[in-house]
Amino acid sequence: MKRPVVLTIAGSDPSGGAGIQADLKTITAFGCYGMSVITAVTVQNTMGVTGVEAMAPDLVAAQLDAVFSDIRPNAVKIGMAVCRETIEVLIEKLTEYRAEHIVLDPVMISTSGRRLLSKDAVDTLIHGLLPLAGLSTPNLPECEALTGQPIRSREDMILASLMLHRQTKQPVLLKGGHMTFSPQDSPEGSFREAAPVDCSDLLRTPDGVRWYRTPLIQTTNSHGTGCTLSSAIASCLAGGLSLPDAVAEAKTYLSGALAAGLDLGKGNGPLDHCFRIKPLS
Ligand SMILES: Nc1ncnc2c1ncn2[C@@H]1O[C@H](COP(=O)(O)OP(=O)(O)O)[C@@H](O)[C@H]1O
Ligand SMILES: Cc1ncc(COP(=O)(O)O)c(N)n1
Repeated sequence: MKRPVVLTIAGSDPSGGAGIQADLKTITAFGCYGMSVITAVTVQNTMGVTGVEAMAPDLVAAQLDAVFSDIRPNAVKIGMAVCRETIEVLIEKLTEYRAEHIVLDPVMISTSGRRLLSKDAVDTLIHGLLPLAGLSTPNLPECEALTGQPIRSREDMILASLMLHRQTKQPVLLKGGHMTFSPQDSPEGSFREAAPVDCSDLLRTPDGVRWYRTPLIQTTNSHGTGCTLSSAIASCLAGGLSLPDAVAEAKTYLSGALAAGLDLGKGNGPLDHCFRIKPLS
């Protein structure tokens, strides 16, 4: 029997809401076989990140060798890449093994404000790793950091995604979860200050742009949404879906996991990755 295989390359979150733990739960929820290469161990919970220790780049390389020399993944998700040296290892190994369907979530700063990628790594990320990925999934602040283009409207999202697409020559999914402007504006995207009523993400491919709109779910439990979305897309690509369909399926899953209303921890709690799995009675 065959099962799509997905590899996540990311940091560990001991509270299980983001990073490797969120990725493996998501990959499993999509019926894929999950594998993980750990880039860093973080100390965090729903209230924030208090520590980060990067794995030695050689250890990351050895984990990649172990995986690729044995079980070839059908898709790869990359999350927290930590530092320049680790990114260089990822570029070398993913090129050597001709990894397919790479989805890169360019994690830079946690929602709680802790830096998860060193400043001097951004150039190597832009020029070395992003061009290798078949899709990058920046949030608005990450796309601003990668392009230098401020994003204050839907029009800015269209422009910034074009800039990033030109830089990387690869598709971009610009996530609108941090939107403070209304996505209900005219198709041209004129700026209107109002509370957002939906979460609009923008997919840019060489064929043009496509908006993915889902209702905004009123919750403070959104820890790990970006990790979950990118792993869900990688799982759908591993299963053979086209990129636009993979994004649509992943958004549906994410909305379900947010809406399920899991309420854990004292801070920004995790999603319910298991909402489609039948619980024990
Ligand atoms: N409250 C919410 N309701 C519905 N979807 C959301 C909500 N918050 C985030 N999302 C979705 O979660 C995904 C991750 O978004 P975002 O928060 O922008 O990224 P990150 O987690 O990387 O900061 C996007 O698809 C976004 O539209
Ligand atoms: C290991 C790891 N990877 C990624 C994130 C980002 O997730 P969030 O934006 O929800 O803080 C995180 N907090 N920890």
